[in-house]
Amino acid sequence: MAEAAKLPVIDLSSPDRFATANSIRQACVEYGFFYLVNHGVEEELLSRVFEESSKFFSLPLDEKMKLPRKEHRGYTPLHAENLDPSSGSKGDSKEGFYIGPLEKNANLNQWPSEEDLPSWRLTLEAYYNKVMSAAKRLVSLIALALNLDEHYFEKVGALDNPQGFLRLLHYPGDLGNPEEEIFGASAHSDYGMITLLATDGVPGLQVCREKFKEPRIWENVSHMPGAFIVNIGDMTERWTNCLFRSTLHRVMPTGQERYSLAFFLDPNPDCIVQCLESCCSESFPQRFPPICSGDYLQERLRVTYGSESEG
Ligand SMILES: O=C(O)CCC(=O)C(=O)O
Ligand SMILES: [Fe+2]
Repeated sequence: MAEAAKLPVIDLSSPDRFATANSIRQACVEYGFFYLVNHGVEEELLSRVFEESSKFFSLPLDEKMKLPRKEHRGYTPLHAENLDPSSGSKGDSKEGFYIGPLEKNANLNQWPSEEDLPSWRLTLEAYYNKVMSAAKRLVSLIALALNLDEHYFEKVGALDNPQGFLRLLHYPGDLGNPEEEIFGASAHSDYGMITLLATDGVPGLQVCREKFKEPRIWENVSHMPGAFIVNIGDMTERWTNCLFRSTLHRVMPTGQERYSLAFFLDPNPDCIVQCLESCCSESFPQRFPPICSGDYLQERLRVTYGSESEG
């Protein structure tokens, strides 16, 4: 039986920003995961989003398949991806729906028909905007936590055109049969800057703090009502030269149906992610070459979703 992870709790609205930044630093160095409270997204809105999500996933498969993932927006059916190709499983037992940036001009999002789901788009757009603004507030505290100016990431242009992707997830919870290993989401780390996750109270999420140690030790992440579970992604791990960890995590099936909402914040596609000065020294040299954020993400998505060229 996995133990419970004791993740730190960060208060986004605390007036003591330096103390909060310090706690964030400690949380990111030790766990790469923490709870975020007082983030400004009301529980009432969160529960409406979960309701809309459940309505969408209850539509017949052929309705959902009318909105297949294109330009990284839309529906991904069960077993469409395998986050850990080394696991040899037939693909993760989850279905999802991606919503990308709500740009006025180039909005590539796909929406279910208003006839089927009349309040869907408005509810999801409201949630997207609120979670994006919480994520941006958190990024400025992360800058402080790295001994940088709190506007550092804005100043280097990372947030001029941030790539926020909201993903609704539905896990049927099936346990498979004894011969086949099945995961809700197999072991992975997230690709981008940070992820803000809302869960519905059904267990399943686990983290592994030491990704290079065998055997892997998994700890359960409990649901905290109203809080986001935040984790550092690989791009921040690169930016910080591994000072902040992008922690391995997975979702185990429990036999219970489960819903979650993951918001992935990635920088501007043309932002160059390069080791921060505050994170390297002569005795701790830069570990990764600079990369262009958009190219890096495209490549990670290509590996996850197979050889299709669009991300
Ligand atoms: O559903 C969850 O709790 C986690 C989802 C996740 O890790 C992901 O989509 O990257
Ligand atoms: Fe993840």
